[in-house]
Parts: sequence; structure tokens; C-alpha cells
Amino acid sequence: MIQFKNVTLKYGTHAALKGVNFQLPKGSFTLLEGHSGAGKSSILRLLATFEQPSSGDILVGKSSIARLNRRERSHYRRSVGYTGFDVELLENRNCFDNVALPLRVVGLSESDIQSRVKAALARVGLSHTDRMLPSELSGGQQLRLQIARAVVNRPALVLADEPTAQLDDESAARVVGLLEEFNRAGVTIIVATHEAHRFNRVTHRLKLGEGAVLPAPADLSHNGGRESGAQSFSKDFLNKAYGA
Ligand SMILES: Nc1ncnc2c1ncn2[C@@H]1O[C@H](COP(=O)(O)OP(=O)(O)OP(=O)(O)O)[C@@H](O)[C@H]1O
Repeated sequence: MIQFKNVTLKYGTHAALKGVNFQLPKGSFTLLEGHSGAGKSSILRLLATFEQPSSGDILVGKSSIARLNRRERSHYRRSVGYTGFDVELLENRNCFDNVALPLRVVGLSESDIQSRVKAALARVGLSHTDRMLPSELSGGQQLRLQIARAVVNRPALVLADEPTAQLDDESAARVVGLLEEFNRAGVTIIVATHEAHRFNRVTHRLKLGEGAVLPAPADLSHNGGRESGAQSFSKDFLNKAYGA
């Protein structure tokens, strides 16, 4: 289970997240939706431990990941796969070495690395690219390579920031299919996206607005459009956010 307890994240004086609360069960497939700047990436970055909350707590399983020391953080990160704009492929290393990177960091034997990387590349349909440089791949292939690197450690949690952005329909469907396949195998998936329509196997949706989780659509009728979180939203704002 993943739980955010009253989480605030400030970049300098700007609060990107303002008292966010939610729970997601193990094995769920969650979409983070909301306008640009709503705080979707910030949630993923906190779960990846690229950022620490300014206040509040984050539980993953039974452990708090809000304030880990270096050793604890590197241990936790082995159970998490992340793909997003802010994690780049190494341009001077071939595709095999890019995917092998997380395994080399944890000191896996070379024979295990060979078999795991080959399996990950095959899974994303890129077996033939192992000796190529990332720059020789298309945008969609580069994204699938990032996904192979994110899952090669067999993580329990995969975080994907805009994994279908700028892809054509066919490439996007392939990326979505991969994430859904991992979810079927029991991996918890959280995706930040502006393209919710591309995803089918969704168990939870979190709508964000101005750094807070908006009440679920069902709440709109129960409390007349008033807030259930830490922040007030006008009925117009909520209706627009949910496309009502
Ligand atoms: N490194 C940073 N330094 C300062 N402000 C930041 C930083 N990263 C994000 N922000 C601000 O925090 C807020 C939330 O950003 P975040 O990237 O989480 O939103 P988002 O919903 O993912 O947006 P998008 O859909 O455009 O990716 C925005 O106002 C953004 O400008």
C-alpha cells in the first residue's frame, strides 16, 4: 500500500503540493491527472525519492520513505522503476549497457546481467537494438528502452511520467500495453498523464488541481461541489477538471 499523509512539497517558497492525502493499494494501476503544473510529476518524484516532502509522511508498504538516509534510499530505489523526462539515457553507451546500468549498480554477476537485460529488451521488443546507441532509435523505441531499464530490477512499483507524450498512436499503445502487462504480473503502476484516454486497465484515478487532490466525481453530488481535501475548489473548477 502507498499512502500520502498530509504531504506538502515546496520548491523554494512555491508549494507544488499542499497537504495531499491518498491511499493506493498494492497491485493497483493509477492515473495522475490534472492541468499542467497541478503537481503530478511532484508526486512521482517524491515516490522515487528524488525529492523529500517539506512536511507530512509517505508510506510505501510499512516503511516511511519521507526522510531516508543515503543507504536506506539506495536500498528503497531498487524496488522502484522510474521513467520520465528527467532521467536520460546515456548517449555514449549502447542500449544493452543502458538497461544493464541498474544491475551493475547493485553488483549483479555478469551472467545474471546478460540474461536479465536480454529478457528486458525482448519484453519491450528491442532485442535487435542491444549494440545500437540510443540516438539511433526512434522516440517511441527510446521510451521503451527507458521502460526496459526501469523494470530490469523487477521492481514492485513502476512510476511513469508522461510515458505516451509525443508518441504516435501505435507506439503509445505499445507502451501502454507494456505497463498493463507488468501490472497483470502484480507490479503497482502509477502514471502521470495528459492522455488518460489511452489507458484501459485503470483501477484508480487521482485528479490534481493547484497542488491538491480534487474530490472524486462521486463526491460532487454528495457535498454540492465543496471540497473534501485541504483546499477549496469552485464547482466550475471541479466540473472543468472532470469534464462534466
Ligand atoms: N524544480 C522545480 N523548481 C521550482 N518549481 C518547480 C520545480 N518543479 C516543479 N515546480 C513547480 O511545481 C508545480 C508542480 O509541478 P509538477 O511538475 O509537479 O506539475 P505537473 O502536474 O507534473 O505538470 P505537467 O503536466 O506540466 O508536467 C508547478 O507550479 C511547477 O512550476
